[in-house]
Amino acid sequence: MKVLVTDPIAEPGLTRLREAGHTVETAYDAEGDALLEAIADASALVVRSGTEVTAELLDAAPDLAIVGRAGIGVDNIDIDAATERGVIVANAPEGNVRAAAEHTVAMTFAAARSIPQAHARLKAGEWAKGDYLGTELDGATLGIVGFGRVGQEVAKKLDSLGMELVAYDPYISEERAANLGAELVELDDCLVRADVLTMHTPLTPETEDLIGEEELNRLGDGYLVNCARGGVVDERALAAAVDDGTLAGAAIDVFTDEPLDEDSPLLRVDDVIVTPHLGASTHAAQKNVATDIADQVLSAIRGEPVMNALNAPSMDASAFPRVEPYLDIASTAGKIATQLLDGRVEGVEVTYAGDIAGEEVDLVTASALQGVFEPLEWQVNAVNAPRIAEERGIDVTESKTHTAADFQSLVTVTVQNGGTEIGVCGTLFAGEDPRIVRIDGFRVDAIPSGHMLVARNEDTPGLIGFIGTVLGDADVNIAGMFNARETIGGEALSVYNLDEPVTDELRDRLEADERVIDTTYIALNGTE
Ligand SMILES: NC(=O)C1=CN([C@@H]2O[C@H](COP(=O)(O)OP(=O)(O)OC[C@H]3O[C@@H](n4cnc5c(N)ncnc54)[C@H](O)[C@@H]3O)[C@@H](O)[C@H]2O)C=CC1
Ligand SMILES: O=C(O)C(=O)COP(=O)(O)O
Repeated sequence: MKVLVTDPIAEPGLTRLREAGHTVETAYDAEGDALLEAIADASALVVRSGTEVTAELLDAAPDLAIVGRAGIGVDNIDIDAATERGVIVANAPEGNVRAAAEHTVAMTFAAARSIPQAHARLKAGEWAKGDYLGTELDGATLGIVGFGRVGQEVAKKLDSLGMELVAYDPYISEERAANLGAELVELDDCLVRADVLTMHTPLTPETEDLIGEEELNRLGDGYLVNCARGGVVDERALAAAVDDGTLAGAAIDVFTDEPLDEDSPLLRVDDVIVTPHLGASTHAAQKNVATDIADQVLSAIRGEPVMNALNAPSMDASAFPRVEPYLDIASTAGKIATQLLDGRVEGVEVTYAGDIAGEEVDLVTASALQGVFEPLEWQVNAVNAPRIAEERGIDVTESKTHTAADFQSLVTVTVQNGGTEIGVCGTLFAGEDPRIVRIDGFRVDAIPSGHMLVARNEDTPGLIGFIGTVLGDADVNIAGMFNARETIGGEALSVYNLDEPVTDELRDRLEADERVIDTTYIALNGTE
């Protein structure tokens, strides 16, 4: 498989991908058509913040399974477009947290003591000792906007230097903040009380321009440090506020447009200090995120759950082997049920009984949906199947019960349309042998792979012989069959595992016999 890497990542990550047998192509400067060409045959794309992953780029990559972000922020990736196309988006949210927090602390000191300004003047030969009177952090108040991983790490570090902590984050609990010595407050309170305000939110529609002119006025004579994302602070308003002395200074690592344009107002104000998006740029952080993302790319290529997938169910790697065999069973059950349902699927229920009910089953439910949609959609997988259900207004429910009658574990996929519903149950015999054991209430024993024919017919002598003869005359070999009936002489359901596909013409011949109610041909896994 080809892994395309379009932003520089650390060598150990590249090595890990190569050692797994994949071709790694680096295209750090590729843009426009060259980029579209490079991604055309890629199975995975690895980026940092330098590549805009757009719908157009994804459209150029029909084989793409995953976009891996070697770092935290994913605002440069169109996750919706990836989800629609069934492409996993994953990030590496742990490996550079310390680096980002340390950079924030470094920028805080740099701003509070005017280190870059004094440094530049001394290098230019000027001993400007009298011009700088800094702010002591010990005893000052730190306002933290966004109390997630980086925000909390900054809190720990600056708390230990004697700062008072207030935090604004509408999505965390007061208790969580208090445990780290921070008081959770509203944004306005945070601005008014802070001597130093540090930003740690992602860039989202909600956080865009979160800090504008009004908020900077409320912050007043303090410092603003942004090592999170450009765009969460209005850059023009910030430059103006530092320039006119409303703010004491600012330290900025991230910008709305990167690389930063040389005409940016931020570059013209002496007390705005800047670094070129260096928050994650330490040896340790780069090694961490490169190897973390390489591992996730390898999982995606192997079809295993991806630990930090942002748009697909993920699960603990140690639990996956217990759940994996049910993925196929669920998608097969979904596929059979949908094809047997006469009409549009309006609802899907996935029921887990027995041991499997004790596992994380999001991935299995997504796989069942994949089976339901497979006959209908171009490229459906566990990433976009839940989205497709939502878009089509299909009600998806999941239920669990710990007892499973005659089986250790049973997965049932039921599809509904108005008052009609068809349920298909699958299990694993002896822990490893997948079987479909019930179709529409009939007990059966069918292998869920290859070519399958399901016939509903009258329970009458000679009927099975008739179906066998029609299939035999057409050179379709029967590998296995199972007949089930409700009552003697009533309706029966027979399932045939076949070595060859069944054509529409062959089905017409079968259905021409009045004893045959209907037939459904289903191409399952392992068929073209
Ligand atoms: N400069 C650099 O090189 C680096 C920058 N970053 C950036 O730092 C930021 C934080 O990263 P993490 O802490 O890992 O993310 P995180 O997801 O752990 O934390 C973000 C926090 O922001 C909060 N939040 C969301 N919307 C909010 C709102 N409207 N107001 C206030 N809080 C809100 C969330 O509840 C969450 O607690 C991200 O933007 C990330 O991209 C991260 C690493 C390096
Ligand atoms: O991880 C993040 O969110 C970062 O901002 C780091 O960005 P980078 O990988 O250095 O382009």
